[in-house]
Amino acid sequence: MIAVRDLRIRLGGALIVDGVELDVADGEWVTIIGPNGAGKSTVLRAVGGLVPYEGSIALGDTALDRLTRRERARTLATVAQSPVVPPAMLVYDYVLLGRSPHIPPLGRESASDLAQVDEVLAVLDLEAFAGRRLETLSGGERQRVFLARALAQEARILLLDEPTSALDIGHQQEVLELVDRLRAERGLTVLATMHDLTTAGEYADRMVLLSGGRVVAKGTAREVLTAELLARHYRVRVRVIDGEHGPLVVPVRR
Ligand SMILES: Nc1ncnc2c1ncn2[C@@H]1O[C@H](COP(=O)(O)OP(=O)(O)OP(=O)(O)O)[C@@H](O)[C@H]1O
Repeated sequence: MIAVRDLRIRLGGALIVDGVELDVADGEWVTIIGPNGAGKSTVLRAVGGLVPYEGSIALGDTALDRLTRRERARTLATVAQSPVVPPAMLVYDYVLLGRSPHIPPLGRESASDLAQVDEVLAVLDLEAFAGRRLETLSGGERQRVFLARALAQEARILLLDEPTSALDIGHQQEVLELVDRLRAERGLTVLATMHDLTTAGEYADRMVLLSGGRVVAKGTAREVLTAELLARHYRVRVRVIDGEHGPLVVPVRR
């Protein structure tokens, strides 16, 4: 569903992403991990069509650069780390923006667009916030609204950049479980970045470890979350414990 070949991205004159190869199969969940500045968000932004790149990116059978903006928006939805929020916008209207790629140019939203927004708000437990201005929400509440907008878009590919960084552990689990359930129900393909390694490993089918703009390891959580790889690329001492749903990564004092 996503095929990235020899991806190179230059920003401010520096080579930030250097020869990345990445595949995500239809219905698969792949999470990119790596230290701060490794290039995770940049790779995700490239797949979302938001930064110029060299190399190739294909979504299904189509090269990303051959899709129009509208086609791209119907194919993939992005939850960015800190999206720009239009001032004074109500939660409901913001989530409704997710329906834009489905509304004909110069047309109005249909009853089914509104029903889709209602459903997403209900699923994410956001109905009580529908009439609130977005900037009055807490960081975690806002993050759920960003996810709601992406889900309202009904795209087959979901790009999640640190989707749970502002959430308490209860909402973290709720959101990830929800994405996982939707993946099963709607056949979503998920490409995410995450810092919490244990959680990342629990939900991903496969992981990619990025360091200095290059892929330095890829495979299952058990293959990637090893004390040795993490020590080398994060400069951290960790103990990796075999857990029920994958490795548990616990930092230990030096
Ligand atoms: N416009 C830019 N000009 C120059 N350098 C940039 C630009 N945008 C990003 N970078 C650099 O690219 C590198 C990769 O950034 P990116 O946001 O992709 O990293 P990341 O792995 O997502 O990091 P984090 O975990 O901190 O979110 C960083 O060193 C960043 O400073």
